[in-house]
Amino acid sequence: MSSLPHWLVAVGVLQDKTGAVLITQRDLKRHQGGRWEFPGGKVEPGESVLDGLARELNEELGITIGQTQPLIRIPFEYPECRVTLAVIRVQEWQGQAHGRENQPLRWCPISELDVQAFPAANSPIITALKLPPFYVITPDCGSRAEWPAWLERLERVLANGAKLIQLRVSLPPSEQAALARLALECCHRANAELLINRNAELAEQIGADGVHLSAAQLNTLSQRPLPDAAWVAASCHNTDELAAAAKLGVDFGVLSPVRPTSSHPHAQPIGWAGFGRLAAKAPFPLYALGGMSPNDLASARQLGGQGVAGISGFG
Ligand SMILES: Nc1nc2c([nH]c(=O)n2[C@H]2C[C@H](O)[C@@H](COP(=O)(O)OP(=O)(O)OP(=O)(O)O)O2)c(=O)[nH]1
Ligand SMILES: [Mg+2]
Repeated sequence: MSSLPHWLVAVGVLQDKTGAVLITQRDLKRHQGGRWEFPGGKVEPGESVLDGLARELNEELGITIGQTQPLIRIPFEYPECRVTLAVIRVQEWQGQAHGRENQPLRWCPISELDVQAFPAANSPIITALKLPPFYVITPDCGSRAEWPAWLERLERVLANGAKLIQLRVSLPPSEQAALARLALECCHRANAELLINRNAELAEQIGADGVHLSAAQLNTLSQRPLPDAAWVAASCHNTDELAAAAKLGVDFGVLSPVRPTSSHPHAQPIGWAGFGRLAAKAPFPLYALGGMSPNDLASARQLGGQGVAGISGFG
């Protein structure tokens, strides 16, 4: 156990009508001085995270917060202290947000949030803001005769608004590459991103948006298989796999099975309580998987999850 001081920090994410996020600049003289941050501060003894957030946002921005939703919880160790950032979306507030402590303030479009300008603990917040609520996994696909129906189903899922897709098919390599190219075209036409299950080389070769690693691959890799600009995601089932994924520097993960599923009948479900407990320890956004439907989004988000992942019911 580290002897460094530990702070629980309530952090607020406010978005305007265009989706731009409120960021403020930290005073030069303070920890992480000069960096941009999401407004908030240390939760005081006896305070809940929401009480702390309400007090900090009133002190720093002069607003009164209304409805909120957890975004992500991030444990992080700086050389001089440990922090747990409890990051909360503030969906409603009263008053005009202004720099009450004369701190510079701006509304920044998500696409312009530059990881470098923030404290190191913040990159998962930026990832969480970029990732959509649903992560759709493709069903398996067989011979070429089945491809048109499979692609039609993908088109339906995309027409329904899916923005992040994982290609998971067990085909011979050349067939997989051919189907992956077709799937990628569909996804990009719909302004959606495609990750390739397990195969970073194929992802790179066809210009896909990332790779989705299996839990088994986490222990065989010593570094991220793709550069920072591409997504690297991973399947996790327990604390050890989450730790291995964090060590590798994945962008996000999928935790399963939350509920029993017919695809893995012998796996012990972790339930929503297990999901919430593990999500709070993972320093990256996590989707809930296993018996999920889009209707489960609110449960996943309430527990600080990014959203839900699944094969059926999303298109
Ligand atoms: N508010 C905020 N703090 C962050 C972010 N990222 C990050 O690593 N931190 C760290 C920096 C600090 O070590 C700690 C937050 O403390 P703070 O300085 O804002 O606390 P505070 O508002 O209560 O200020 P103070 O009274 O202690 O001066 O968390 C972020 O996005 N927002
Ligand atoms: Mg503060």
